Amino acid sequence: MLLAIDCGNTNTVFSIWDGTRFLCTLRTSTEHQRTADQYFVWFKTLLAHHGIDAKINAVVISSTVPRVVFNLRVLSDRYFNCRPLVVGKPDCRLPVDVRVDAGTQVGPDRLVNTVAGYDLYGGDLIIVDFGTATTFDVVDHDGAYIGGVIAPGVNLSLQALHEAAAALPHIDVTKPDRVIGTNTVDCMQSGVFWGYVGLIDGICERIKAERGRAMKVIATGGLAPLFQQGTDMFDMFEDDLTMHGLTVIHEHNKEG
Ligand SMILES: Nc1ncnc2c1ncn2[C@@H]1O[C@H](COP(=O)(O)OP(=O)(O)O)[C@@H](O)[C@H]1O
Ligand SMILES: CC(C)(COP(=O)(O)O)[C@@H](O)C(=O)NCCC(=O)O
Ligand SMILES: [K+]
Repeated sequence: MLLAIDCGNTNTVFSIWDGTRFLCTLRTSTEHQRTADQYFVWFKTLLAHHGIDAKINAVVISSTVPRVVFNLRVLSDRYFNCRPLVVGKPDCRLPVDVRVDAGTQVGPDRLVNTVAGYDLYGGDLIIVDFGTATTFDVVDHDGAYIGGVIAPGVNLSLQALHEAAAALPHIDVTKPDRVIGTNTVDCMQSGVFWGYVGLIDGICERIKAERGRAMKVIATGGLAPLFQQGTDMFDMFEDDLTMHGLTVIHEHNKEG
């Protein structure tokens, strides 16, 4: 079975793929200090809790945090007796081209999203991923990653507002009923929610205009369903887009 690991700047997700479906998905915070032994205790405990007996014999990793990869490599080697495939490393082949400025290190999550989007929906895509940062990945007609947009993530924006302004509390993002807030929290929620809706609509419109062609927009990431309530820009919502891309990349590299 395949263990697919998607490590973002905030959370690290482990999913077990049996070749047909994901048996379970486990989430932990991203910390580069976490050792291979710590990962394994956490992993084993939760698998036992869910009653899953998984024989892992392959590992594929996408990490936006380079420092965590070392301990994940040790985990693969020590506990699963295999060498992990790490997206973005020279020995990991991708089924799509990457057409960006020479020397650019594209976030592996964005490459994986591109592969997944192209596999599921073909080319001419905009993939919006709500993570620590909100990324817009642009996929050409032939599946190539051709660049995109990086915007501050929703929670990062709220955190920055709270940290920079003494009178603004820490709040969670929700959809306010009205645009005009009549108290501090409602005003902040409106700024972030409707501001973000404007950002999503504006950036997708401008990408489409710049490309001069019809494009499908796929949304992914935990906050995507919330923003779907404020915009009709998303054609599809995919919860497991990155995980799906990791399985496609694993298959592609098996094929020799
Ligand atoms: N369903 C959700 N509802 C509310 N906040 C969420 C949800 N999913 C993720 N978040 C928040 O969004 C931010 C980004 O999380 P995540 O998508 O795991 O980012 P990354 O992939 O960059 O690690 C975090 O602050 C997380 O707490
Ligand atoms: C833009 C990102 C920080 C998003 O990461 P995430 O929100 O998933 O943690 C990551 O894709 C990254 O570090 N990219 C490198 C620069 C680039 O993609 O061009
Ligand atoms: K992201």
